[in-house]
Amino acid sequence: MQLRDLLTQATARLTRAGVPSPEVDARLLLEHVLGLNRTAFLLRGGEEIGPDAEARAWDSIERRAARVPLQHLTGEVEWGGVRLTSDARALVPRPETEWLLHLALEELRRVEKPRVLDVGTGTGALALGLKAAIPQAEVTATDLSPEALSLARENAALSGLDVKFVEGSLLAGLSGPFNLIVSNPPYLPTADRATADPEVRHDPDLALYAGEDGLDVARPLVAEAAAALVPGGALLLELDPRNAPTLAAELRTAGWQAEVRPDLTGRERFVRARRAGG
Ligand SMILES: C[S@@+](CC[C@H](N)C(=O)[O-])C[C@H]1O[C@@H](n2cnc3c(N)ncnc32)[C@H](O)[C@@H]1O
Repeated sequence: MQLRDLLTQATARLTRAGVPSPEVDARLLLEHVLGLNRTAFLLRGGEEIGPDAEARAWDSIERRAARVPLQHLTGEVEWGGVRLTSDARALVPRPETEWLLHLALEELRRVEKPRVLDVGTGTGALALGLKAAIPQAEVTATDLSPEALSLARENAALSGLDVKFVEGSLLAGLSGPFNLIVSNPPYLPTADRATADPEVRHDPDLALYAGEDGLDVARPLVAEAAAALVPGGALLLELDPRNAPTLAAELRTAGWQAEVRPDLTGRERFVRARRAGG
């Protein structure tokens, strides 16, 4: 079969399965399985591919049709300027979280040798993105999940970035002080599990759900962060647009200066907080 016919059939299969971007996913999977970069793929569209390669391609397409995340099938994701391995051990890093990285970098612009903590690092995305952008930063990353941390350590080794990883809940055992604490904690109300997209079911529950209003992890994180920031240091959180304003209001009541910042689609997704007087 010619490569372009295979692409047409694969796209049709993913369309029938309800995959949100069937053509892009089909092309990326075929490129991955056949070991072709984009240019080679376009140049060789009219070439015949052998039965073995076709069988491997269909195996991958069928798994995507069963709604296994694309990133688990290609095994990687380009995120925040870093190439990360992605698999079932940790949440697939999301594009919206790249804006949290942007806010973190903006926050650290004027700090010469910042000390930064990423709480709930998952694949290591935020910690590694920060370290890649600010090589002189001292970056620490924690996670409660040993599986996630093993993946984060592999990603650090792959990218040659020096981040300190610590297994534990929130800031356990870490006193700082940090110039910035950044976190994309689990923040979905647990009831959301019933309506989650099929791909999201491949992310660990520990990475997603945080009690009735989704703030069961963020609230204790805020309480622990207060004592671990340098004067004027900032806490930056990604939350659900349904609960970010709630947490910002609670922070203000607790004596922080806190504001909600929008994501690129204008949704109230991020909270930036500083101890009042800092
Ligand atoms: C939404 S994921 C974010 C992963 C990564 N930072 C990212 O943005 O792609 C949340 C992470 O927090 C971790 N986590 C959940 N509860 C935690 C806790 N109490 N202490 C530390 N990490 C926790 C999960 O294991 C998961 O890796």
